[in-house]
Amino acid sequence: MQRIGIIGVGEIGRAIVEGLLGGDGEAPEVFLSPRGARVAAELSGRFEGVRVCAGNQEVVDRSELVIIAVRRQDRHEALAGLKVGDDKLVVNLMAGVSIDDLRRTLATGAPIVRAIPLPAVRERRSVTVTCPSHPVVDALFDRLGGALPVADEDDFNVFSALTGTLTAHYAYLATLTSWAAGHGIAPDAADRYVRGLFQNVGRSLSDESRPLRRLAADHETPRGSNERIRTTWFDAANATALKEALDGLLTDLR
Ligand SMILES: NC(=O)C1=CN([C@@H]2O[C@H](COP(=O)(O)OP(=O)(O)OC[C@H]3O[C@@H](n4cnc5c(N)ncnc54)[C@H](OP(=O)(O)O)[C@@H]3O)[C@@H](O)[C@H]2O)C=CC1
Repeated sequence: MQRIGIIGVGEIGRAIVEGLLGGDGEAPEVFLSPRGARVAAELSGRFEGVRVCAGNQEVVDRSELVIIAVRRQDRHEALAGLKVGDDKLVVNLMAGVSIDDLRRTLATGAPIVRAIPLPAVRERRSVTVTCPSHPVVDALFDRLGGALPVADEDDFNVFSALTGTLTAHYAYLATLTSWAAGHGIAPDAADRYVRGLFQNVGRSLSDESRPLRRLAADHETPRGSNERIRTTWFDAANATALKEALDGLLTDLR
């Protein structure tokens, strides 16, 4: 794929550009929509082959593959009325927007593939779920850390709901840090220590030979501190509350 357009150059649009152009290998030409002007201008200044277009229609016209990365609520304003030929390939990043929904907005017969890239595509280190599998789209995300194609949009939405748990995880770490600071530990020391603890968790997760429950068991001394926090705080009621929150999100994403 030599010519890639991006409509919606915000957090994730930017990460994709950086991932595609920041590494080795043949770089595609990239055409950006003009909104989010500061980021678009910065990217076009930084990378050869990135150009900011005059409007969203120009992005479509110049590209073989068009990535839609606007917020769900902006999709009609951004997309209605665009002419998207059936020879284009459309990649829909908008959470909660089905293929049928986007097809109605774009009024196109072009293939539409959904995808959930995460900001770590910037370093080409994130596995991207795609639906349905398409060789060109899967190859694009393979280049950014890996593609995980699923055939069914219901399955896709389950993965999409999982990505909604990330900032709660960061907030959990921030809560640990502020708890320690509340007990008199210097905030920067608490911050450094908590980051180190969980960077080690990240490293152990890359050992895929051990299932997640086994990793938990391996880090736990019987009747020790970890078992105590897991069973007194992350107890059955807490796990159920988390699953209920995910169910609610999944309902909204469908
Ligand atoms: N962030 C993430 O990790 C992920 C996000 N997504 C999905 O990607 C989409 C974008 O998310 P994110 O990047 O976080 O959001 P941002 O708010 O960072 O970016 C959205 C961009 O769309 C631009 N925009 C708004 N209206 C138009 C328009 N009419 N034409 C062109 N561009 C327009 C905005 O410009 P302006 O600033 O001028 O309003 C902004 O630059 C969402 O639908 C989200 O569900 C999917 C996977 C991961």
